[in-house]
Amino acid sequence: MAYDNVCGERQTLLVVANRLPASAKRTGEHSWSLEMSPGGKFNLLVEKDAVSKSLAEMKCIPVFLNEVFDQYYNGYSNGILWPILHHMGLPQEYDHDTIKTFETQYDAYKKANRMFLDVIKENYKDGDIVWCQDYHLMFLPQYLKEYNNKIKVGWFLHSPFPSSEIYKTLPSRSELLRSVLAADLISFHTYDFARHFVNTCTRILGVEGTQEGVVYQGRVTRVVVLPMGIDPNRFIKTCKLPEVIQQMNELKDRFSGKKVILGVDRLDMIKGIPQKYLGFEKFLDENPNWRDKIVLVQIAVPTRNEVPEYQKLKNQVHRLVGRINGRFGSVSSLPIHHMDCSVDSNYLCALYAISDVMLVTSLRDGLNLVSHEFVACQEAKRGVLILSEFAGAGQSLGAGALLVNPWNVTEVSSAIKKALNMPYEERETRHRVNFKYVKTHSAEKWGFDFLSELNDAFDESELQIRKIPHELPQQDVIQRYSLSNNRLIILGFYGTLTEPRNSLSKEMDLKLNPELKETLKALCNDPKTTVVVLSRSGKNILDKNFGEYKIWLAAENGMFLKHTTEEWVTNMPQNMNLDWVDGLKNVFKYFTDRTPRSFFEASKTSLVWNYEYADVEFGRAQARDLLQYLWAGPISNASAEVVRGKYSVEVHAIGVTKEPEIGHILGEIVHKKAMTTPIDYVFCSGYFLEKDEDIYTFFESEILSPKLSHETRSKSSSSNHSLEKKVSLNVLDLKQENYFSTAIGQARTKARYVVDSSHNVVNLLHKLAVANTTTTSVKKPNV
Ligand SMILES: O=P(O)(O)OC[C@H]1O[C@H](O[C@H]2O[C@H](CO)[C@@H](O)[C@H](O)[C@H]2O)[C@H](O)[C@@H](O)[C@@H]1O
Ligand SMILES: O=c1ccn([C@@H]2O[C@H](COP(=O)(O)OP(=O)(O)O)[C@@H](O)[C@H]2O)c(=O)[nH]1
Repeated sequence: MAYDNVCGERQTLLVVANRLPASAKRTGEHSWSLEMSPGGKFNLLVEKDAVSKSLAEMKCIPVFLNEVFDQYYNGYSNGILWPILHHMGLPQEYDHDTIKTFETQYDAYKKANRMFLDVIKENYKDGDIVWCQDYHLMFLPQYLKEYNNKIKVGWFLHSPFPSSEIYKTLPSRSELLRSVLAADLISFHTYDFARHFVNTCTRILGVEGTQEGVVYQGRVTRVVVLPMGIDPNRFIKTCKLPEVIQQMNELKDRFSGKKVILGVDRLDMIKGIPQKYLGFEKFLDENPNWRDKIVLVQIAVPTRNEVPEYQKLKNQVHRLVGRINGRFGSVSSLPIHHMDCSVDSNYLCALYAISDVMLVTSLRDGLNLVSHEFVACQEAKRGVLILSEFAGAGQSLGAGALLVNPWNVTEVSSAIKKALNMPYEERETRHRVNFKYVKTHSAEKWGFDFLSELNDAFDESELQIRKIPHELPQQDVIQRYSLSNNRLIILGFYGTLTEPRNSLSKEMDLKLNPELKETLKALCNDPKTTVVVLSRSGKNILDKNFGEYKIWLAAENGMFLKHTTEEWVTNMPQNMNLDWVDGLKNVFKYFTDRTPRSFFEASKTSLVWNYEYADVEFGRAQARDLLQYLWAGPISNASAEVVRGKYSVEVHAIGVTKEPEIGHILGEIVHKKAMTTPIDYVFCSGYFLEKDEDIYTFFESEILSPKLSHETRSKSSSSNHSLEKKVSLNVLDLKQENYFSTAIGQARTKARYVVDSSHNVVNLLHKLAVANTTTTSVKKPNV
């Protein structure tokens, strides 16, 4: 499909959906006639060539899913995802066999998504837009970006997105979320669905949600609210067709003397048809005067007949119709006209136009187009729309409709009464409001808005990507390491060398990643390599974790330094006032006790409260409270500084940051090791706070205008446990290409390179250890 964007440029749009917008009719042995239709569906296993040919004329390309279709569509899409998305939970029969079935269905779902990708690959040209529709295609955004990350990818969810409490029961929850987050733009019908989605991402993936969307892999995936619409003019015109007017007249005659309430729904659990009948039954019960003056016409379009839950629903609904018609019917009239069928679009418009009330009782519904269509057809009659507050349309048409909670039969019954008795003026006013909305929020506008948002989101994301530091060039890091004579490796501890996320012990103790043991030993034993752990953590923690290695430890951001074979020396100014530390410990303990899975660490010069493993929303709210408390004054006279991290609140003595200390540390190391050759290679990596990232630029400025290369001023003396000495030698001889600063999991950083997680650093360290010619046996860590 061709599309002219806001700049007037022609772009090709590939709309990818589970359902083709056409219905097929066999017209000969090998020929098919196809008609555009909103709810079109046909069996794609029929003659492929004939169907493809006819579809090509309508600019449609089929995807032949063949044997995966049933498991993908009836199985995973409609048996698992549909109920979860509509707050109905996972199927209850859970045993060995059903789990096996779910796994097969999930595999079929992924396979079907790949088959869509294959067809897109055959048709995609540079610059085209790919718009993925609905829950059937949640893997497609990721597959598309893996194939070519320059494709503009959008994803629209037509159904609701559930609360995270429901979504998190889904076994494949993270994989699916990550996959849709690969899109440039994600959109929903309502703000509530968008809010649920962003919350779910923050809670399940631990990513950051912002005003614009979700921060994922160093860029923002934009999330917007764009409710779909209909083509109002098509309905308005249809109502004026002579054959439709004829049908209207027939219907009016058929129901003469009666008010008509209309229901048009697929026979789906989400549509609340039993609730509609129960509300109607209550109305008939309580309003005997209306019994022979009213009829409820319900078109119950058959759907997903292969799914067992839908078969059960049909039986339940039929029982209810039988009971109510049995109770209130007579020889000449039946209160409910229930039809298990679909009707053609002309007849549907005639029904919409002659009805007095439209009754929509969805228990949960993405939007509900039927309510828009009813409004479009009511220009003459000004009928009343009773609309479930749980349908997405409730947000847009709520102003003119009577909103109901379909679970509350009394409310439904009262709304029916109110609608039937509503004076013309009120009906007119309500209709005007809704008609205006339906006219101005058309499907065309929806499509146009989505595409301009997508173009915009893509351009912005390209800019973000350009600002993102480069991926670490592993081979280069290793090769240059092998060729260097005096290498320095500076590593953070928390989030760099600690055990990976989710495997922290109950006590939240910070522990060295066991995968690193052999690797670290090999690196530290190499005479050409100096390894420094530069951490905000205190001396005890570093001693506990690194005691067995020949390594340099810089605790409290460099305030204390030692080689593990020696004693700690301090670089702390003598008159530093640290009285506030003890005073604040109770405050940090208070927040830790009240925030499950948060922890705090106190050292001599700082306190840190960390909520990275707690519920993110709750953690953030608690962090705000803690900050407010701290800003209110307890440290206003102390020389301490409050810093907010991504998932932490830290108070530290002013000046205690990594960068100012690194010069002293280097001087001390050079002196102690009695280095004779300058350092010619630096690998520096950490999960640092922004304020500590100056350590990366420290080396950049050393490369540009070397200061340390002639004389390092350092306070150094191990005898009195404080650093106080001048070091005169060439400390650094660092070339641009031998410096590798690497931030972990940061979108914005002062480092030259980024890696996704500490796994990458662990992996790299292992490779450096192996590249080290003097070491013979290093076991490969399992990362
Ligand atoms: O019949 P299916 O292929 O199983 O799919 C069900 C329907 O899905 C789509 O409906 C949803 O989208 C509507 C428009 O955004 C929205 O109003 C509704 O609330 C959703 O359930 C599709 O548009 C229908 O044709 C399908 O029947
Ligand atoms: O006999 C029928 C009844 C309904 N529809 C169409 O099916 C769509 C139903 O959309 P809605 O958003 O209300 O619910 P969904 O079925 O998509 O969940 C509407 O466009 C109706 O015009 C139809 O084509 N034939």
